[in-house]
Amino acid sequence: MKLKVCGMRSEENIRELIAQINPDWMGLIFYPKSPRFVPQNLADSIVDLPIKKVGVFVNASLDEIKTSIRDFGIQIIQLHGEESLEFTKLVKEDTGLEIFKVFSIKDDIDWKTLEVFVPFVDYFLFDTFTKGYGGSGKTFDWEVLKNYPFEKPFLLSGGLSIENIPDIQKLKLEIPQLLGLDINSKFEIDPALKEIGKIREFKERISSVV
Ligand SMILES: O=C(O)c1ccccc1N[C@@H]1O[C@H](COP(=O)(O)O)[C@@H](O)[C@H]1O
Repeated sequence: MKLKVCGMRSEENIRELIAQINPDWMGLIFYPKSPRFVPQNLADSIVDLPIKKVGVFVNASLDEIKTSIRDFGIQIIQLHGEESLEFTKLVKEDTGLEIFKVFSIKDDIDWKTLEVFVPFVDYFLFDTFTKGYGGSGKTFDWEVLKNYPFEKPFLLSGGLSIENIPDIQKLKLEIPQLLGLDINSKFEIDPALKEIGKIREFKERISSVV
């Protein structure tokens, strides 16, 4: 199971994460209203850190996305807002980077809405619906994923914590397309400051069951 640790911005904290956990991806939030927002002046301290960086964008423009790619060394783009199919296609074609397209779940999922995105995204990512777009610390009802109809792999997100591990294990058995977990606010000391020991425990326990 792949692991993404999202919402970081301290160079020291990221270095600690790389040295002790080395997750598959580390997410930087480029949504100005988020408490985990990474301002432009931190680019130099983060750009050369040896980890695959995911840029998380909420309805940003292509120019804004490209500026962050250049300045922060972003390798994967996470579209976490209401980005249209046309915009997603444009970002994929223009940047050539991997795309995580997020769908925030309220009650149900209309799979037809997602189907058209399949050729242009590398992973779907399911998060809990919240007015702030992400980082709510709340899980959604995973029952809606049980008729996931695509081969396209997806990441699970939204309030994931150590307590969820038994349920994640059950979900993975039912839906093999679940290929990664995206963790964030349940592993924080302060917004954007991660508790590395807790992440290590999560990684060790999840690796022993899936
Ligand atoms: O974390 C944020 O502040 C944020 C803001 C805007 C868009 C996305 C954001 N984070 C993403 O939300 C998921 C879920 O976070 P949580 O576990 O519920 O706290 C997170 O993994 C980020 O990808």
